[in-house]
Amino acid sequence: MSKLPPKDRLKALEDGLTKAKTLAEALPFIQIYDREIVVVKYGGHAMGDTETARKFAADVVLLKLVGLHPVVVHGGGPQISRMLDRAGVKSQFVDGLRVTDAETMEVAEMVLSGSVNKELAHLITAAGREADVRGVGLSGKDARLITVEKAVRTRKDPDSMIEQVVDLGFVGEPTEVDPTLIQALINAPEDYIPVIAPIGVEKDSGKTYNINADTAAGAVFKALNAKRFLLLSDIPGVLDGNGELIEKMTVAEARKLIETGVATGGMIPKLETCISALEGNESEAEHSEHKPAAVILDGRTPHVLLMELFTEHGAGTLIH
Ligand SMILES: Nc1ncnc2c1ncn2[C@@H]1O[C@H](COP(=O)(O)OP(=O)(O)O)[C@@H](O)[C@H]1O
Ligand SMILES: CC(=O)N[C@@H](CCC(=O)OP(=O)(O)O)C(=O)O
Repeated sequence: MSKLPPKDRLKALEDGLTKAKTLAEALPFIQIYDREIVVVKYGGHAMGDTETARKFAADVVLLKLVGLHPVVVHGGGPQISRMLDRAGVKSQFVDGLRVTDAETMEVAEMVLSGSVNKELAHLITAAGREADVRGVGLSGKDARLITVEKAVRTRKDPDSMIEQVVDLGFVGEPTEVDPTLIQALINAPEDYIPVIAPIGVEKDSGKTYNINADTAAGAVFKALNAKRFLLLSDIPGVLDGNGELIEKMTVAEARKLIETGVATGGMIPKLETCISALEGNESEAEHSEHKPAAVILDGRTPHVLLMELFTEHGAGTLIH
């Protein structure tokens, strides 16, 4: 039998006590979220290397095992861009949305539904093996999950200042989310964690459309009436005009950031999504002690999900 020297034994006891305290302090938060749905948008930038994604998967499994119902909607923008580069296909973004022609759509679906989705579902299943928690990889094309219409964006012509329609190709805006399958997975006696790729079907044509992952996640959040919407990116949160982190803001303040041009590029669909996801929840929020809210976080920070949900400090930018 090995015996630690008294000094090391004291240190081990102190370490154990600190960990036990942290767990005990999480109890009120675990109760707030007990059996609540939490939608996590996992961005392509946040994924980083496999080790980062593995840690994320382990945290998602932990959420499930302490009684929450995590639903993951993932991106994969940088991964799509890399594959397009390899194929020699040029890509262009308008207000954070990738202009998607037929060839780009094919590559985007291959990367999102094929490699990223299956890898994440696998990492979650592997992380949850001991307790039989399983990741289930889906896209918006499965079981009528996400129906879209063609997205329309306009832009002012710099010379004439006339508003012109920009054709984004196969970029979709969710019009309907049918949560039946996700609810069946959540309510199943087994521990399934849905992992959703942001691909949808256009109602009339039946064609496949590319959806910005923030937008897809926001639509899923709304349809599931979820408690928290966590968006994991590669920034500490939303920054103000001076580059300082905004810890908390209202929907109106978020709208102002877009109007004043402080939020640009990929931050535009992110904030638009949070605004529209929370707007529908306003009446319910008034009567709820713990209002539905969205949080934009740095997904590269280890255990950022746990910090946000189970500690008083939170992380990133909370939009309420
Ligand atoms: N006000 C802002 N605060 C923070 N990031 C901003 C802001 N305006 C624009 N951005 C840009 O938005 C990016 C996040 O959006 P995006 O790249 O689409 O993330 P993801 O791929 O994780 O969805 C940041 O990396 C940053 O370059
Ligand atoms: C229409 C549109 O822009 N679709 C995105 C879908 C992936 C995505 O949004 O991924 P991130 O969350 O990692 O940025 C794209 O093609 O890049």
